[in-house]
Amino acid sequence: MALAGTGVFAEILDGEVYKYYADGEWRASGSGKSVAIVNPTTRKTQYKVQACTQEEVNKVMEAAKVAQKAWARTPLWKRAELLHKAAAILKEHKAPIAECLVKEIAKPAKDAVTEVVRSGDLISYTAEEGVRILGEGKLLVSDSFPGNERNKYCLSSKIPLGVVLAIPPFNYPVNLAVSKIGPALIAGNALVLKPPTQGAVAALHMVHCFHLAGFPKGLISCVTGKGSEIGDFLTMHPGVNCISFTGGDTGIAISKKAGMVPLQMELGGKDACIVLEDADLDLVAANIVKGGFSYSGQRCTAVKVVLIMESVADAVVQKVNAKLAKLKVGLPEDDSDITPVVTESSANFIEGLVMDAKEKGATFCQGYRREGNLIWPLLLDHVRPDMRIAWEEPFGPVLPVIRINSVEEGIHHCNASNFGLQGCVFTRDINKAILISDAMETGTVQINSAPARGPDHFPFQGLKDSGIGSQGITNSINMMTKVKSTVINLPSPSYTMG
Ligand SMILES: NC(=O)C1=CN([C@@H]2O[C@H](COP(=O)(O)OP(=O)(O)OC[C@H]3O[C@@H](n4cnc5c(N)ncnc54)[C@H](OP(=O)(O)O)[C@@H]3O)[C@@H](O)[C@H]2O)C=CC1
Ligand SMILES: O=C(O)[C@H](O)COP(=O)(O)O
Repeated sequence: MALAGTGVFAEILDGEVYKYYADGEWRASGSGKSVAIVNPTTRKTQYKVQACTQEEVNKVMEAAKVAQKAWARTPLWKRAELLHKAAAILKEHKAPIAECLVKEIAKPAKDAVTEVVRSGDLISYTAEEGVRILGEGKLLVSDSFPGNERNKYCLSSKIPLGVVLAIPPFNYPVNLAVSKIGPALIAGNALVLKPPTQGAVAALHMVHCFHLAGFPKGLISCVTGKGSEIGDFLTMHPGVNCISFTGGDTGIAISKKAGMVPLQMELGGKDACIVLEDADLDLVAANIVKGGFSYSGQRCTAVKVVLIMESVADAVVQKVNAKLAKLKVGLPEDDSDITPVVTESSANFIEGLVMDAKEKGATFCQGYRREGNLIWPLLLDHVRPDMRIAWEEPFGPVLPVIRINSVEEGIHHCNASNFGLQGCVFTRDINKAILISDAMETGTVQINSAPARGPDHFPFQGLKDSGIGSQGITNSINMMTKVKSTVINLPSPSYTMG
């Protein structure tokens, strides 16, 4: 049953091209051009979106600036109320949005629904958290600093930044969009979204849920087009007051070009899974499979290298192989575990890493198999540091195992990476786990579980090339605000007597 672009969503479609959203309206671009979205499974054009022009981006920025001023004067409880309404509408329409995720990014059917529901929950939590943390300010008194009497009261509170530009990646086009939209809006900002091309139609449906909730005109906009074509124009636009980006190395380039605006960057990762001799090996195997292969490894938090003590390596490799043999490989519509990777170039890149490992002598635990963009799950054992896959992220269902002889060796490999997103350690010894966690140069370390961003209110951050700043609902709200102070200067010191 085709639901996308029908019913309440019919107005977002212009013939066969989805419209972009500006000034509270769905519009066709004056460019007369569109961008094709290729279904990763069929490798045929599934949808088309508008190729917005620079002039249209300029208009969106102007409208956002005007709308933001009025929005900042809207009471916090009202902003929260609208966000709750958008969350409910989004969840109500989870089916058509999930359908887009299946067709555009080959997300397994059940995971696609989960992404939409999780996004609704994220918006509601953001509304509640915003009411709590933005409703509080600080009072400072001057006599705590040497040489001062108590004659100055400093009142500080959080104010919006202005216009936030949100750029999410293909793998969570809805969830990683609302993780930026929600915090920006509750904090009183306007929001311009540039969705990933693969995933843009799911994102447009999500934006329509905000439209249906009744947000003011111009406050939220969504401009579509290839990142390589309108990306620089957007990120260097003088109307932008903050950029929240999730994706790959593009983020490093953006951070070099962006002006003096706060940046939130969540970039790639090479999350290591360190396995000690005393670990629960069944738990390890289950987490390697879930962590390494869910959504075919296309998660920044996927386990991307296993660093395992030699003495338990054979046992774990055997258990992992047994589980991989049971994974369903096929269509996202059938809710397969392993589905086609997002693009042909992505599949080619993964294949390049596999062939490099083959030439250099890695042990293939399964035969390498690929049909179109579909790559069968593959565990590569006895991987050595001279192989590309020891360091590069495949963003696909291929996982290298490096056997280690000491914990220090594992930590050394983890820290030698230019990435530092998450990592995990498996051991029954909590004291060792804490020491290893402290030694790992990553934004988060999971003890006895695979890396994961959620729950969405947990802090989420990468060190080194994995990012700037921290996400997670509370951190994102704080990041999208500035502190403003008003100082009351008394004519003479005043001390309370009570
Ligand atoms: N740390 C994290 O939370 C996550 C990290 N990632 C990382 O992202 C990579 C894969 O995701 P992918 O979506 O391909 O990443 P990209 O960096 O290629 O794209 C991310 C977003 O940036 C846009 N974009 C592309 N070029 C520009 C530009 N010049 N200026 C502004 N925006 C631009 C893309 O649009 P368009 O699609 O139109 O090109 C897309 O919306 C992997 O390296 C992965 O590790 C992915 C998810 C989460
Ligand atoms: O974009 C990603 O890949 C993530 O931010 C990871 O999210 P997850 O851990 O919830 O899959």
